[in-house]
Amino acid sequence: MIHTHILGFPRIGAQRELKFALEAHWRGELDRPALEAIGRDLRARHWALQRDAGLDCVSVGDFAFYDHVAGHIQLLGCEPPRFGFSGREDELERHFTLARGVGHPALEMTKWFDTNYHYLVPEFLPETRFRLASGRLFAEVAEARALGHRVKVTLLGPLSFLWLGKERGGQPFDRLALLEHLLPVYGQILQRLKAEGAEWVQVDEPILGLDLPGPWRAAFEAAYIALASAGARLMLATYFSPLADQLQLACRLPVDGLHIDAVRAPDEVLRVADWLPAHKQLSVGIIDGRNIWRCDPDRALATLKPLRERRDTLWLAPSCSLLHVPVSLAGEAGAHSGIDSELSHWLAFATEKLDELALLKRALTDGEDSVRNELAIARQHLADRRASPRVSNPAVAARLRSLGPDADRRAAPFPQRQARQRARFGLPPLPTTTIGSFPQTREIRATRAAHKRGEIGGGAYQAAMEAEITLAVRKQEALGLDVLVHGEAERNDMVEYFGERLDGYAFSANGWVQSYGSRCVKPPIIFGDVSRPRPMTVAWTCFAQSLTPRPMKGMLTGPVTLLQWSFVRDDQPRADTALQIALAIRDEVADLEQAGIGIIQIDEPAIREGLPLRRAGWRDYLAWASRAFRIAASAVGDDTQIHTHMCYSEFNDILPEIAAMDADVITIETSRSGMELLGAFGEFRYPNEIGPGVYDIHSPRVPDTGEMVALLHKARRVIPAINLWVNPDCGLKTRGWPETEAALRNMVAAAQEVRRQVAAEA
Ligand SMILES: Nc1nc2c(c(=O)[nH]1)N[C@@H](CNc1ccc(C(=O)N[C@@H](CCC(=O)N[C@@H](CCC(=O)N[C@@H](CCC(=O)O)C(=O)O)C(=O)O)C(=O)O)cc1)CN2
Ligand code: MET
Ligand SMILES: [Zn+2]
Repeated sequence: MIHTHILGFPRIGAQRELKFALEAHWRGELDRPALEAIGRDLRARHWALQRDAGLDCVSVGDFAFYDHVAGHIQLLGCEPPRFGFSGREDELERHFTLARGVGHPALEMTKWFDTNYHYLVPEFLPETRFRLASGRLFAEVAEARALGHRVKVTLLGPLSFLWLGKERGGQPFDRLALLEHLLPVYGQILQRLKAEGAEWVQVDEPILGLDLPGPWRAAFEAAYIALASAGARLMLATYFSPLADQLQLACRLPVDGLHIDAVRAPDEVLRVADWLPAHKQLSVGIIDGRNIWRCDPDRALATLKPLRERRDTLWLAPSCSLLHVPVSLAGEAGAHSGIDSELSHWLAFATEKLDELALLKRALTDGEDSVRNELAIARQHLADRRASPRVSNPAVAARLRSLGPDADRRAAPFPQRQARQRARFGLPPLPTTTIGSFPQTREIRATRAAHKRGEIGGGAYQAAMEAEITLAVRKQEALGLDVLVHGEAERNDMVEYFGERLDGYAFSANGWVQSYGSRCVKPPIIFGDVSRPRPMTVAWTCFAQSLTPRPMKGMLTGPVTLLQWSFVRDDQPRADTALQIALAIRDEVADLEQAGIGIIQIDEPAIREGLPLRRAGWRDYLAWASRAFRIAASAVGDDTQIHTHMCYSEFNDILPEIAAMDADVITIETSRSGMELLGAFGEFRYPNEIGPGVYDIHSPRVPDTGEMVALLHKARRVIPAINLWVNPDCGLKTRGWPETEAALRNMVAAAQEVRRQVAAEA
């Protein structure tokens, strides 16, 4: 027997209904019952899609108004006490307070494994205890049952939940110690889910794909023995990474089924099929849940057929939740999509992946003959893709082959470059700058949307964006910033903008993927060899520079981030694609320099998140990733100053590689950790200039000057003042102008105060 299911469906809605409803609710324009109704409607539609595609059960528990981890914190009754909830507040409003920090610092956000999705980080204190504190999940089960669905609930597992959180409070302690308090509550949840008609509970333990410390690994067995006693049927779900030395552990745990990621770990499938006891269900994540390519049914069937011979029942699923792919190709039929009909045949978004599952099931159940036509069509599209002249560009391959061994090296070492740059720019000590973007106001977005719909022409659009750039330049001059930026008004997104301008890239009209809360991105699709037909940013940057005598920083997205935040081709190694993008950016850097732009920033916020989840892959990745950056950055003279920017991550364990990127200046997010991160930069004696972020841009709160002065003094303890820059944590596009100007005014004052103190000490 073949059983089909998914690990989760995108919740944002095909037309981003959830985003618009949330933002209207936050503006006070949509009341709570109306918001709830939109949530209910989205769930119902997504379940109907699953049933109509012929799946054997629907996925319940994958919905959240902001974030599913925050929902889980509420289910387990462990909202941090620092929020001071009295217990009388409405659960949904508490959800938004946790996420958005109204009146309190919000929960920290961080990346969900190696994806571009951000979850809210649970906070644990030694005295944290748990209780079943929310009825939401059970209500959703009832909702699905009332609609006649067979229900499988998805629930984040106890060990992954603890792992993904962090310890807070004064004294150090080990959050693993909280497991004994957590398990009884999981027991209650599982019992109740079973009693209320959930046929299966999928317990997600993606951390089984990480290199776990011994005590964490050892905790699994006892934990799952405890959960087994609840009597619910459990499907343990792993994804994103090979199980490796935890494979036997995963097979041994007392659960009723195991899901594995056959896309990221194809070599483990047969071993799991051998190790997993016959009475347990094996769920094979055969369809790529992280990418948008049409599944090759022959390859999939070749993997599945030997399993079919070994096991009576086989479950088929996407490799992971479909949260990470857009909802449907149906949204690409209109004129604004860069996905033409040929390309669309190469692709499958979430909804199309449901049909792919159904096709594989029928091929295995009734024989390939029963789906002869569907298979023939799929084979034809795959063959077309393989043979398409659009995919390969011999000139790109030739250029890569001809790259000399020094293509990734600046001419002079850093100290000589630093001297030349100091002489050229004459900046004060602790120069001030920003990370690139200024507020993307509703007017900017509306103007772009009108331009896209053809309501305003190219000239008017350009004039409107130039007006925004002018405004940003004037404001920066008035604030007294030293190195200016143009503000990125003309960019829809730092990745999509470049994807739209590079050959080998396609962009969708509606391929939205949730990034966090109501914020979405439209990852462009790399389908062929990448090259740059013409300059992408030079005219805007030169326009901005023409407005001011101060240095205007050119602003580019780096090759690793362009790779990591796009859907990438699956027919060549990521490293090769990164190198192609690096050459395109290298050309842009050279053109900016040629046009007289002396300072160029190449953003690489995704470099840390691209690290393989297992350490075994780190060396190789870091070598090609830092080389790709250097290829992009090294075609310039010694007196051109290259900046890079990184955020969202812990950099401590990759500092040597960051230093090896050899940017003249790096700006990094540090304020939220109180400069904690800088300790490592100091210890490692990071050699080049560095701008540790002095304020958090994720909140509208305006930091005062004193607090930024204190952070700068903290930074001075580990970085020589001569190498220090002053800047926010990241770009300001999600902020409004009033708080942006107030915060930057205080930031410039902080820099001036520290400069005076440095001068006085000298
Ligand atoms: N790719 C990527 N990944 C990233 C980041 C990033 O900047 N880019 N940063 C981090 C995540 N941070 C993020 C911060 C903000 C947004 C964000 O604001 N997204 C916007 C969409 C941005 C965009 O593409 N805007 C387009 C289209 C906007 C749009 O929806 N237009 C409406 C009309 C809008 C109007 O009239 O007001 C329409 O077309 O219907 C534009 O500016 O052109 C949103 O969700 O609202 C996303 C991620 C990590 N990962
Ligand atoms: C996520 S990193 C953002 C860098 C970009 N230059 C900006 O300021 O928005
Ligand atoms: Zn950033």
